[in-house]
Amino acid sequence: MSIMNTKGIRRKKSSLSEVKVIVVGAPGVGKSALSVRFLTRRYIGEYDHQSETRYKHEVLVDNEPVLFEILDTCPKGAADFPSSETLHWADGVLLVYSITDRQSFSYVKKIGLSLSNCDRPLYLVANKNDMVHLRQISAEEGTILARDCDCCFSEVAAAEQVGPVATVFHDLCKAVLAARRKSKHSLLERMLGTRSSNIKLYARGKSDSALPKD
Ligand SMILES: Nc1nc2c(ncn2[C@@H]2O[C@H](COP(=O)(O)OP(=O)(O)OP(=O)(O)O)[C@@H](O)[C@H]2O)c(=O)[nH]1
Repeated sequence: MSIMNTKGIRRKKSSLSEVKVIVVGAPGVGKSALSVRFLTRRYIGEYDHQSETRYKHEVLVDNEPVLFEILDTCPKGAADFPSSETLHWADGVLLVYSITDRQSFSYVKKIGLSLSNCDRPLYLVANKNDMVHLRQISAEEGTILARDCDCCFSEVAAAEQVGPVATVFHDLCKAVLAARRKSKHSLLERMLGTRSSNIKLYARGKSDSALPKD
């Protein structure tokens, strides 16, 4: 499915930021429910897809148009993790577990900790927050894992919420754009640093040559 929502958004093509997000989690945690909730505001209970799905969607984030590319992964089992190539494709990683499924928490823990030192923003989401009577993972455990992975954390229910689900995607997008600005800035600083040392060298040479020759 590819959804393009350009209605009402006026922009120059060059001003459009593209943000690639991968949605990762054990089978059945609600990755598709969250993605489709964000893309369409609707909740569809059952998704019958046997392979990963890509979506494209244009939205305003802080009044800036952003083209989201979302990769909804589809693991075959609890030991089927996305390849590092697939993870590297993304600018930001949404790690999803279900509060009713301890195994799904271990799944994202493994991926989250392995990615915590990379420069790619992560966001940890605990889904199925409407099923508190079946809760296996406390909110505190989620908070601790998010701290260990150096990322944001939210508990949501794709089945019941629209705004909080959109906020998760928007916040991850903002983190990606901030990381991009930071890396551009440090690149510029490195370039300017090199250039300013060149300027110093040039100035010395110039004043040397201005000295009267013997
Ligand atoms: N109660 C409840 N059920 C949910 C919620 N989100 C998803 N589900 C249900 O959980 C089941 C799995 O949802 P999916 O969105 O297909 O999960 P998935 O992670 O994409 O699954 P795979 O593609 O098989 O990996 C479906 O029956 C959904 O209706 C939620 O917030 N609350």
